[in-house]
Amino acid sequence: MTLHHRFDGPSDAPVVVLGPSLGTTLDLWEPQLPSLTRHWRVLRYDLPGHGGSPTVTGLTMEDLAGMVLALLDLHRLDVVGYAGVSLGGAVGTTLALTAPGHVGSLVLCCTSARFGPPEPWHERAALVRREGMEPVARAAEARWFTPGFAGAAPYLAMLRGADPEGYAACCEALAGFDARDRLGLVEAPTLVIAGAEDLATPPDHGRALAGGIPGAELLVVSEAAHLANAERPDVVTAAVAGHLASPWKTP
Ligand SMILES: O=C(O)CC1=CCC(=O)O1
Repeated sequence: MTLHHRFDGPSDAPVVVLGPSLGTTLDLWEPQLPSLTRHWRVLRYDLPGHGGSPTVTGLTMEDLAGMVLALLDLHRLDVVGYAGVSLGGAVGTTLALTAPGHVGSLVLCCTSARFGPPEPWHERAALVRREGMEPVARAAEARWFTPGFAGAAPYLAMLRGADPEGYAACCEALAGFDARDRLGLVEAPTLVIAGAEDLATPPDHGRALAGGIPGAELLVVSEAAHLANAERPDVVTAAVAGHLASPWKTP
């Protein structure tokens, strides 16, 4: 199975891979695209059961990182930058741990080394299998954005478009994920970004990531909840571009 993916930007530029969060598609990164494609070839992918990727059942975070690694192999990409939001960030952490030679630079946005205890994720998986995406979609706006954010509609549409079985499998990957005792092994220069008002992965999760990954820097973005790159694109785009540029020069 190959994840649905697309490239944007100059074909001879260094590659940065952008990973989406649970319930979103590769379009999550649309606000960053005009800026990032000035200097990078951007590779975006859809999670299984999201956007254009087929559903896969029985997923672990290592499986998801393996699927991204397979994309790198498919396109003969050696060292890439990687930025991911939430579940996409956990995929990046796992990729940096399992294939360190491939990850030249890492941005972990609104994510965690452990997304809480497994039970609520298994309950959410059971809910969508039973009732479809609507109950989760109704609750998502308050989880993803600060009150009054006017741009939520396209992101909620991505969530409503997810396949319940694929979404449930991604919940199960989150349930089984715990990288807390391996953070010290991440070699890639890392920037951690947290939304100051994120209830799903609060700033303490970002602090724990940045505290555990050697040399990692932390940026807490004000007036932003879980999808900080959508809510504060100005700040997040500049931070991602700035971090990727410093340790990872154009050949
Ligand atoms: O939708 C949520 O509950 C927030 C979230 C947790 C992991 C992820 O990717 O999104």
